[in-house]
Amino acid sequence: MDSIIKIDHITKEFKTLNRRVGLKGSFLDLFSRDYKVLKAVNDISMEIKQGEIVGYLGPNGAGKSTTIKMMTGVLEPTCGEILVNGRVPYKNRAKNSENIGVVFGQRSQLWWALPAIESFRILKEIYRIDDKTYKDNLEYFDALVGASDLYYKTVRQMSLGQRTLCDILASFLHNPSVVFLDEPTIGLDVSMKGKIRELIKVLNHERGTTVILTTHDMGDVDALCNRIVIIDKGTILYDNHIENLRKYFGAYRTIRFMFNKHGASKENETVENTMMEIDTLLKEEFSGAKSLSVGMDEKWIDVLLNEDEVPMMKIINCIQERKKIVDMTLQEISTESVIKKIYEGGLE
Ligand SMILES: Nc1ncnc2c1ncn2[C@@H]1O[C@H](COP(=O)(O)OP(=O)(O)OP(=O)(O)O)[C@@H](O)[C@H]1O
Repeated sequence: MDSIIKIDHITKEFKTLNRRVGLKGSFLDLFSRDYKVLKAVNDISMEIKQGEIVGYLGPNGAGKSTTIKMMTGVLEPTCGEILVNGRVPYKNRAKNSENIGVVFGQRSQLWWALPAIESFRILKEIYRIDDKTYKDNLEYFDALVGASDLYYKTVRQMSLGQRTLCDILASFLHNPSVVFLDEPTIGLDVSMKGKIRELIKVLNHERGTTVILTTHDMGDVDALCNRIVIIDKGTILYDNHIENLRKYFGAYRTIRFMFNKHGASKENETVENTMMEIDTLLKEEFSGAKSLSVGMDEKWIDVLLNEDEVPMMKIINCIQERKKIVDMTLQEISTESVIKKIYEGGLE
């Protein structure tokens, strides 16, 4: 299958002023400009094929938005080449935008004071969508998510979930070949997240639309992405199938412990206290096990371990000797833990 996006050794530098403090400093800044250069994206390369859903992940400030801005033509790379649909995005912004859709989770592209259908009509004119495609798409969206109930609602009166749904539909209205979704499920409840994920999945599957998804929500990644690209400090740390990544961490397990129905190990203790107690205990007993970490989720205390470093039974015995365990389950490592491990340097 052909690549729809080709990124070849791109770097993006931002030059920012090293500001001096105080009134005198501001005055001096007017005459002598002392700049520092930040490489937001540092020599990255990747190819994305038609129809893929790629999770573009990384901690805050990693360089995700800067990459997306270069792919959409908003920013020009400092060096390197980028092609989207065979075009250089920043040189052909208008032409490029005919083939892409963009959704920023917290900013709407719909007109606030108008019903969604009016925004769709304006987009029809902007993208020169022919009458048949426009009509077919509105019917198709209605069949998918019952969207016609929302078409005549003013955007201002919509819930965040309804607005996000309409924003996603608007980004697919002109049948783009690539859609960039930035945090599409941020702030939504569980059921709306599920609906939005299903919608993205169906649109990708039935239309063959390539989706580039940036998100901090591992539920989005699990539900949608086969391939993930992880960036940190402007450099790509990982680019492969998510399953391969899980295999890399194949010896990792999470053991979940519950100590009583409130989660804590003693009646007048909080779950957080129990978690800290377990954390200190395990750090003392297994000081050589670098990957050992303790977390909590409601009433459960989670111990993540690498069996190549410390056998699971040793951990269980160590805890059992000191605390009464009322329930225990074993889980494979979650996507969230895998990504966290990589952010922490787990692939080095
Ligand atoms: N216009 C700009 N001028 C100067 N520095 C910038 C500019 N835009 C981004 N940066 C810096 O570049 C780095 C990467 O920022 P970017 O917005 O790409 O990160 P991100 O991965 O999208 O983060 P987040 O998840 O928080 O949105 C950050 O250090 C940021 O402060």
